[in-house]
Amino acid sequence: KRSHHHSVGIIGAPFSKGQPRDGVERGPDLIRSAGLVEKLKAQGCDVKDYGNLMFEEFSSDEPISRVKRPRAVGRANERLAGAVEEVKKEGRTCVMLGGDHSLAIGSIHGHAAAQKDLSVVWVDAHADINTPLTSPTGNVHGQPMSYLIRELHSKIPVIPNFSWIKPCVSAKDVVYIGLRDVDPEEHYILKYLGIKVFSMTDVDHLGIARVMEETCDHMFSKVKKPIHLSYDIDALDPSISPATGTPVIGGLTYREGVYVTEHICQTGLLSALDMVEVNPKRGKTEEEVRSTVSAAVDLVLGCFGRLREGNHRADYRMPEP
Ligand SMILES: CC(C)[C@H](N)C(=O)N[C@H]1CN[C@H](C(=O)O)[C@@H]1CCC[B-](O)(O)O
Ligand SMILES: [Mn+2]
Ligand SMILES: [Mn+2]
Ligand SMILES: [Mn+2]
Repeated sequence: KRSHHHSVGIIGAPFSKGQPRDGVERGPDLIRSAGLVEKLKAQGCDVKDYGNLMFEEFSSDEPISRVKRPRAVGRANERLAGAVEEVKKEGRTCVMLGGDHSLAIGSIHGHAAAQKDLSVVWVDAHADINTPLTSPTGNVHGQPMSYLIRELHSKIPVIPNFSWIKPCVSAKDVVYIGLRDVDPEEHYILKYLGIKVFSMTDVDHLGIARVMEETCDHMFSKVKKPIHLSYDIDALDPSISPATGTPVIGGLTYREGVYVTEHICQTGLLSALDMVEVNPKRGKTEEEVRSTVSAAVDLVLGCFGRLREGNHRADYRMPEP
């Protein structure tokens, strides 16, 4: 069992304009107030909290090429990309607390600016790979991967506020886990690009342990690259994490969700993590919000060495009588 020291940099991204539901901008502070920083330190991590980013407001932000709120989304991700690159340059594993999943544009872009070639593990009920022209809603949180994947570049219309985005991920370096609500156009794109997908059918068929083994086999088939884990809390079953914008039944159990993080952690290659789409306003009760936030915290802790068997500090010695 590898025991490695974890150096963590936390960025709060209180942003909601990639989708229409208020509340998701409160995710970062809710996750912090559930004790994330203290718990990471207690399990031996060196943690630096860079605070919350401030995002530019736009009084008018009309759609462009059917993309909704393009100015706010474009600018927020440009700012996030710079912040993530800074954290990586300080040698820390970057934890981006969302905010909606459009933020993966900036998070992955900034990560790639510092680390060049990446593997992306996308844990989500959804593929989030609609182009502006295939999107059924125009909401960018359903589109982030389309701007990032090199093989889709020719399918993306010019959007002024997105012109800073250079595709930085190859289709072969992407693995999806947890898919169960994929738009037809997205399904075509996934097949057309031959992207590795473990849907909930595969999770049922193979079991999560085999899914993770095959995920790593796929990622490491050639050269081992730093891993960007983009975790949408709606990957988990709504019985665990109901307080989210687009819940879909039949999701990962808490145990499966945590197993994903434990397995990624033991590779020693985790280089950046997104934890997104926690929305307190989508919880019907306080308990639903608490459960969702608590699951998000536990998933992050699993990424940084927390084991269900227990942990102890390397320097611990038993008290002597
Ligand atoms: C649009 C509704 C009716 C549908 N059940 C739903 O949620 N669909 C997903 C799939 N494609 C949609 C889109 O592109 O707008 C939605 C994006 C979800 C983004 B995510 O970050 O939460 O993963
Ligand atoms: Mn989702
Ligand atoms: Mn998502
Ligand atoms: Mn979501």
